[in-house]
Amino acid sequence: MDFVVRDLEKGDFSKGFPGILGQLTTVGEASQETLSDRFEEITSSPDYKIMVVEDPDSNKIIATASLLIERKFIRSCGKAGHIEDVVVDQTYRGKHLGQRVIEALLVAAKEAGCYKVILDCAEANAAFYEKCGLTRKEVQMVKYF
Ligand SMILES: CC(=O)SCCNC(=O)CCNC(=O)[C@H](O)C(C)(C)COP(=O)(O)OP(=O)(O)OC[C@H]1O[C@@H](n2cnc3c(N)ncnc32)[C@H](O)[C@@H]1OP(=O)(O)O
Repeated sequence: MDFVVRDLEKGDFSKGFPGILGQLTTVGEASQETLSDRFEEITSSPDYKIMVVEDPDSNKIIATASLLIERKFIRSCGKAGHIEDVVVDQTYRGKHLGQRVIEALLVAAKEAGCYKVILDCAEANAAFYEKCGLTRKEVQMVKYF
């Protein structure tokens, strides 16, 4: 099967993109207008990249991951990439689709001039990210509002 990793398109919202995110966390309610405004906001920024994988047989979105590029003053006004919202449809896991999306985002981060890429994950997913070439560093902390 020839699965293509590509940028998120507006039409992906009717191809199961929100459902895929729902396998990661709570997507919540949002009107079509709100979703559309957020899509424009994200896709018009050079600092966001959301990638998806579409199954060409079913035309369903089966995986996604996001890259946020943080512009810094340190490191000679360098940039750091943050990988977020990584998920593969449960019936497609174990086919290296997650790895392919992460590798595509790593290439994008490097091309954008990032000096590093970081992410937070559960202990259970650490081995997956190690397979993608990342290494453990420091601890994750959070405060929800
Ligand atoms: C920053 C974040 O967003 S963290 C949130 C991560 N997402 C989730 O937890 C959502 C639920 N999980 C998933 O969607 C998927 O299981 C993912 C994204 C973690 C992995 O995607 P998959 O497509 O199944 O992984 P993929 O097939 O690319 O695995 C690549 C390699 O990592 C290994 N691997 C994958 N998951 C795990 C795991 N949890 N533990 C150990 N090894 C793993 C695979 O066996 C494979 O190894 P191989 O090269 O030796 O064959």
